[in-house]
Amino acid sequence: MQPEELQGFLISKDVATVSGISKTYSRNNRIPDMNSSVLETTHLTTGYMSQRRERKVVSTDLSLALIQGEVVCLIGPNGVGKSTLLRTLSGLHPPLGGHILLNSRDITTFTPKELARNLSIVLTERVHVGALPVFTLVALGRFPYTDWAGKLRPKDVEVVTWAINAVGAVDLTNRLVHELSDGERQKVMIARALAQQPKVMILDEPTAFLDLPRRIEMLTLLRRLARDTGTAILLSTHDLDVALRTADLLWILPKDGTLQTGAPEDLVLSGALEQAFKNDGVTFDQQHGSFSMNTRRDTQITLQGDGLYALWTRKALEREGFAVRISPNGSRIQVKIHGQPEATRWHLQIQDQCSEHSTIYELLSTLRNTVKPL
Ligand SMILES: Nc1ncnc2c1ncn2[C@@H]1O[C@H](COP(=O)(O)OP(=O)(O)OP(=O)(O)O)[C@@H](O)[C@H]1O
Repeated sequence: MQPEELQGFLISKDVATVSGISKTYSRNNRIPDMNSSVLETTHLTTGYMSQRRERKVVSTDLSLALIQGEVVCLIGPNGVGKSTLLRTLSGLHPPLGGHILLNSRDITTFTPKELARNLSIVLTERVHVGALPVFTLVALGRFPYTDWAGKLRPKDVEVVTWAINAVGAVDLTNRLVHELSDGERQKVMIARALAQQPKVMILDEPTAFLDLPRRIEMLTLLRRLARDTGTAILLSTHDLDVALRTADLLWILPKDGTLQTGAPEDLVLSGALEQAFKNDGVTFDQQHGSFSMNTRRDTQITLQGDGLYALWTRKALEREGFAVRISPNGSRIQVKIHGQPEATRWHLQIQDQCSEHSTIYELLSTLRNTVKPL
């Protein structure tokens, strides 16, 4: 398939972008604003209407935009309304108020086929498709382009093959969907959504069933797809670490208050991330960019030691909830690392009591049994 055949979906965008930059740059002598939103909301209210016509409002006054080629991660505590927002933005669920514009047109005016050509959604629920080969499942993504009989044209076959290739699932092409692992199935579902050639792709917790390396791989894949195809990608995740590492933009939906948007680093620096999860029993550490449980945050430990051993001892102590100070003098609890790498020892002193440990695990067990949470 030639790039231009993919309706601005593939590399043709890059060519336009490059020439666009040089033109605008020479005219205005400033770096142009490349942002081009494909989906926008104005004063959107999400929620549910009961059978007795009672409104249950979940989120209000959401004015948001998804930009071509960007990955947005939607994060927030359980039950705050992430799935409700994704389903509302996908047109699967009606808004209680406000507007959603897709390509500058009200989403409620799209026919189902038109909508599917512009927007695809990948949900968390397992699909029960029986003994369906992967190629056939991905080919279902072509339904907005095929006739009533669903017959694939050569171009459709090319797009399906491209989508399978793009998610790195070529070796799965002839396998049956119900025989795939969770991670493999997730890739195939993304290929199906890609085969729709959407301008916007929405994914509800795409990393839910994956181990850490597969989670990073999945987010890296989505990022590459967003860049290569110009698709705007919005996904919800509970994986804050991966979101911080891969999102172009975070949307943080807190329990109370308004949705915050920004680059992950902007939201760390403004304290919005910390604020959103503040009452959830975790604290965001701005220095290390990670969350830890609120356990013994007020208990200080002084750590003495160098290099990798000190670094990983510090991480372990912080994971346990201690506030670690790197300084020779005096908290009530002191840990000193000494010895050769192959015979390293952790010397623990709690006031006038001392013990010696040969692993971090032993050190933590002793601390857990000796120092009670404040
Ligand atoms: N069909 C429904 N009718 C009424 N209320 C609903 C319905 N579905 C969800 N809710 C409620 O809407 C609120 C938001 O739910 P939602 O599933 O969007 O949250 P979430 O942030 O995706 O949660 P989680 O992180 O646990 O997946 C919750 O209070 C939930 O109970």
